[in-house]
Amino acid sequence: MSDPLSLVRFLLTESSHVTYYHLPVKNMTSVQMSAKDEMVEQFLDCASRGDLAKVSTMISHSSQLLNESGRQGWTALMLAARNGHFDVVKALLLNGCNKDLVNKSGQTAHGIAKFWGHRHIARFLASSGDVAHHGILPSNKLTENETYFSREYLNRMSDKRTDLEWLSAKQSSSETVFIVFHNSDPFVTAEPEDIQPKLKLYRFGRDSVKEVLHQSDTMVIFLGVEKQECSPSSPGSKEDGLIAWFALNTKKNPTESLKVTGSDSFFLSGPMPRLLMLNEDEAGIVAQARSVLAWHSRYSFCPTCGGKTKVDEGGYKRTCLTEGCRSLQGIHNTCYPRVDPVVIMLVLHPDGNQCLLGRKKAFPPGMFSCLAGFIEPGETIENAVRREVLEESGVTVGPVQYVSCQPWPMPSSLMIGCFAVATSTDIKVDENEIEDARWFTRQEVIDALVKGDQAVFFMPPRQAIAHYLVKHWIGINSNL
Ligand SMILES: NC(=O)C1=CN([C@@H]2O[C@H](COP(=O)(O)OP(=O)(O)OC[C@H]3O[C@@H](n4cnc5c(N)ncnc54)[C@H](OP(=O)(O)O)[C@@H]3O)[C@@H](O)[C@H]2O)C=CC1
Ligand SMILES: [Mg+2]
Ligand SMILES: [Mg+2]
Ligand SMILES: [Mg+2]
Ligand SMILES: [Zn+2]
Repeated sequence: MSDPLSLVRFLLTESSHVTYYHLPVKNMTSVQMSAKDEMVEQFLDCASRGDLAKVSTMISHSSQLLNESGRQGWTALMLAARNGHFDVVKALLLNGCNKDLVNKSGQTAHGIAKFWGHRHIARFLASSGDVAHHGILPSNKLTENETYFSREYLNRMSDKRTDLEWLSAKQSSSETVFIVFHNSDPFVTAEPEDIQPKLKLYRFGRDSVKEVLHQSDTMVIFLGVEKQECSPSSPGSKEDGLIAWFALNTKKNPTESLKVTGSDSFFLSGPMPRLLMLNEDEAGIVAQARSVLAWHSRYSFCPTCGGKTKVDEGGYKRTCLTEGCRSLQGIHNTCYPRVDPVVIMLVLHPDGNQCLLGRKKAFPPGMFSCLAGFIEPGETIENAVRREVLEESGVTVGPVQYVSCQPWPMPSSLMIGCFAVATSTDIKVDENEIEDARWFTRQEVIDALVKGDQAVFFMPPRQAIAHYLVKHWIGINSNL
């Protein structure tokens, strides 16, 4: 026995493969323990016994259990590692538990697995920075800003929104770019060189929008300044060299008052699917402007007292004009443009080879997409995913993994894209929201992406995050 670790193990006990049961932290009867303590104790006990089904169910009800500890600071991961329960270790990590926590003796789960000779678990814990590769969920390594509407062409410079002098100087500058909307539809021009028509925002100069800018019903929004390097301003000059962008919106069609050169320019009436024809760089600008404009058009009066409001902060705030209105004290999100978070999820079958897609009645015939739903007040992303999937399809969900997000300016959603692993597979559709939901195999999904109309079903276009999620699942996990 030359290895000192083996000797210590031998001297301590010869029971390295005998289960080390979890003992409750406090010497209390269950009556004295709080409901939460009791749940933690039960969770730790299940992990120490290797009861995977119970551990998974408990996590799906309360992911906060993952990092709870009991006697001597032992977490569920440490107990599962101690007793060689590989499945439980894997499930805990897949659900995002912290593997770096230490118990009161300063041991991590990895140290514990190594000490007790569970080499496969120790190896797994050592390499599990990339734990997703070992399971159903694809790797989460993504570059940012990959979704349509998410590219940030401008620097928003929010500190300038309250600098009235700067804003006014920029509105008079010949360098400034104005984009024009009519009832939230952007004025665009076709890019002739493209085979697939791509639309570009028509960039107006100060003189071409003079009339529109000064009309009383025109809404003016400061969008930001161009990010690219600009010529440095000369010392002492008032000009800072920053190229500012403003969005103008009118209720009446302003075409006659605008100075437009060239043909093939028009208001892009939409929103869907025509907004998806914008070039990728500018789609993010339209998302920003359109959501703020939509908010102004829906919130003309103070939502707290019904009084009149004035537009402040470069179009990013509406301040109530009624003296003493509650919206003028404390934090009031009614004063600012709204963003509505929506979860959108690709639910993966426990066999790792199928995904759940559904269709709303309003979808074109044959189209299936990821399930989605608004996050409700006081709800986490994970819980919203579980609730919406259960409501719409009757399927229960365990692990949830965030993938990417997408501003969706119809009118102001933020789509939060996730993968989710199902813990049940029977489908019971909520017919109010969804017409049909089905498990599709990896091959059927590949066909839908590759063959388009020729396949059993088709997916939303590549600009939608639903398409992106499906493609990401296929790409990373494919065994083609
Ligand atoms: N980019 C993409 O790939 C996709 C984008 N989406 C977008 O996601 C959004 C939400 O998806 P959806 O499946 O419809 O959502 P839900 O499953 O939550 O159902 C929508 C219903 O919820 C109600 N609702 C509307 N606004 C809110 C809100 N702020 N909070 C709570 N409930 C609300 C509405 O009911 P009522 O009208 O009866 O009041 C609406 O019909 C849609 O705007 C859709 O355009 C959806 C799928 C794909
Ligand atoms: Mg729903
Ligand atoms: Mg829905
Ligand atoms: Mg809902
Ligand atoms: Zn008010």
